[in-house]
Amino acid sequence: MTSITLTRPDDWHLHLRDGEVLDAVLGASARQMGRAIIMPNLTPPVTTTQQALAYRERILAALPDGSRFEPLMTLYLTDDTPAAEIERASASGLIHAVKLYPAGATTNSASGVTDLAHCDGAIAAMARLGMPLLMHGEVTHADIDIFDREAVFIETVLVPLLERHPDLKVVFEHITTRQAAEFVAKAPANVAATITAHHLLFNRNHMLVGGIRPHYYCLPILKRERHRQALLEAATSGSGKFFLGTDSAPHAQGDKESACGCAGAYTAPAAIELYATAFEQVDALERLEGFASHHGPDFYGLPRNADTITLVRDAWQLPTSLPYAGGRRIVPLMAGESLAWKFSTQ
Ligand SMILES: NC(=O)N[C@@H](CC(=O)O)C(=O)O
Ligand SMILES: [Zn+2]
Ligand SMILES: [Zn+2]
Repeated sequence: MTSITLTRPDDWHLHLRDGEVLDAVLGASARQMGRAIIMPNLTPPVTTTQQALAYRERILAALPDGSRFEPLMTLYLTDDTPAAEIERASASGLIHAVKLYPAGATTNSASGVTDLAHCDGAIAAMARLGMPLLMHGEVTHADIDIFDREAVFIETVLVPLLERHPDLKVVFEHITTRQAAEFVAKAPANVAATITAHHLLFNRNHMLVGGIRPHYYCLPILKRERHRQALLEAATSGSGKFFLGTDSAPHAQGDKESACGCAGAYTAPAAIELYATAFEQVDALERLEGFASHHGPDFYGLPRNADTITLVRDAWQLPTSLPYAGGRRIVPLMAGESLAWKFSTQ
């Protein structure tokens, strides 16, 4: 195969940040993706409809001329989010989901939820309105090993939540384990998952063998090879429950290459190429379109994109770094390495 044409993909999990960083990173996603679910973990977090709509305007204003990229906004759930805020968000027609960050789980999660019991009113409203809850699915207790935090989340948070709210639409974001892939595959149709390209391509050895590689450090942390295999199997299974969410999470080079480096992989500049690389590893390129372009809008109840993109087999090298805010640089995942597939603007 020398080229693949597919319905334009969407990114169902994307960090665009704000201000100068937004200006630096938005074009990379807008070039490839039709739409993206925009993560609300800004400082301060996007907790109200009004804040989300204002953030949406800033994203639209930062778009390259002629771009038709559509930001799908989200709210950041807190212990105090009232049901009325969920109703306002739903009525806006521009806010498509609510995001659960367990307090302390990841970047800018300090205002996250301490106990889902506090959120029952908001979650009941979401279930009633068909508003999906997107979850960073990791527990945060100090006594739970970082490699076990996702599996423990399923048993201690997700299962009880679905018992209380069986109709709630849930997206288990950036899944990283066999346990999560199996749980979602067996769950009812209202439960889905996003999978990143980096969790399909890499295991924890890539991050830790032969030197510590901070650009592979993200949350949830890369796991063992057998988990990567399970994710690849899920992503290429053809099941509508699994779809593309890059979790492209930009941090300045110096904040990653540090004694206490930030979590997050910047994958937007080669997002679809990275997924194509992973799918090709298991000879499943014919399943890429479903995963990247069909399953997400079908789950969210949105139309599929009407236009297409093309990937050509034309090896190219990712830049070693790219311009970022404030004169700094950002290092994309696989910087300086070669990819076999190239996004073509046609
Ligand atoms: N994935 C990450 O490692 N980081 C994300 C937050 C998140 O998605 O958990 C970020 O905002 O930097
Ligand atoms: Zn997360
Ligand atoms: Zn994320």
